[in-house]
Amino acid sequence: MHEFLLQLPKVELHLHIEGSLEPELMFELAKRNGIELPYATVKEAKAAYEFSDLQGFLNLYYQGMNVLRTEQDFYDLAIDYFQRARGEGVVHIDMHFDPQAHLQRGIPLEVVMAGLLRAKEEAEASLDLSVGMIMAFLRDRPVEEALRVLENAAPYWKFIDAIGLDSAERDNPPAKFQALFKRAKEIGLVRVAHAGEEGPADYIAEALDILDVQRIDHGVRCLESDIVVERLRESQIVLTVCPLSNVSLKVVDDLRNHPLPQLLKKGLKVTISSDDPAYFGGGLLANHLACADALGWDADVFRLLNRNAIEEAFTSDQRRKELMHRLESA
Ligand SMILES: Nc1ncnc2[nH]cnc12
Ligand SMILES: [Zn+2]
Repeated sequence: MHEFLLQLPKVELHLHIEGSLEPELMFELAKRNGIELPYATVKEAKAAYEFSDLQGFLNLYYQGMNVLRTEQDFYDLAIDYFQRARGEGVVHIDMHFDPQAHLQRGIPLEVVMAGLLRAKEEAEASLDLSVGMIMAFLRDRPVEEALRVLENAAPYWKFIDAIGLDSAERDNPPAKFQALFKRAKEIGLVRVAHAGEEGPADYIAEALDILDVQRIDHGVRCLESDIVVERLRESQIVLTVCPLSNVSLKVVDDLRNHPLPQLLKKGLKVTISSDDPAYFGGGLLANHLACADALGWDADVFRLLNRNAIEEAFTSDQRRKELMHRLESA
């Protein structure tokens, strides 16, 4: 199964590029930028990656990205992950990035975009890896700030495939961002949102009704509402489920008890992704291998998950056709 999963062309729709910052690169960038880290060694940093919930993780995630200062840093961050992912048989990545987390630290959007777009161009030109861009907004910050950031990003709208909504879900319902998502729709941007990770199934319905999203990131708590499950089944809205993330953040107690088999059985359009691979124990291949071990899935299940992801990926029709062909002959 390992060999099969390694060579299977894999697609991930849910990856926070700042969450791909491995401790080794964090130390390198800290040194380059003269920044002191709260850890003495890479080993110490890794030992700190034990989380009891989403907020506990977010605290370290925002702290870790403090080493990202220059265009070169953002380029290095992204190309490092792209190269690793390609080595694991990943052929497409839809990448979230968090402008507000950088703006707050005084890093201009131009710096972030220039580095990430340079890495994307290089991946597409020479790595046989296509990359989608999701500009994500932090739901634990005010909607007015998000609206300002979206307007100021006007020169980059043409490079963005969608806007997203992430960060602390509890007590930050989708409805809080109604005006932002309305504006994104006016601009002609596709919309996606994290919902039903730590928040209730109602948040999934709200994201569909009020934010008019075409994708739900996570969505595992949909199983708490038959009505929401039926809506997702009928509409075939894709769920970007992140198995190792869910275990790390205690959304599920053990991968063997993950709701993924139930979601599939109910006929939902499911995909798997790595979310924040540097913090949750590995990238897309590691997620595939862990599911094979814990859930006993065969090749057909993994083909289905990646077929779903290819159908929904932010890429050209030509690339989609090519990836589908490669998947079917794997
Ligand atoms: N799993 C996650 N949930 C919400 N916001 C995030 N930002 C980065 N990873 C996240
Ligand atoms: Zn996420």
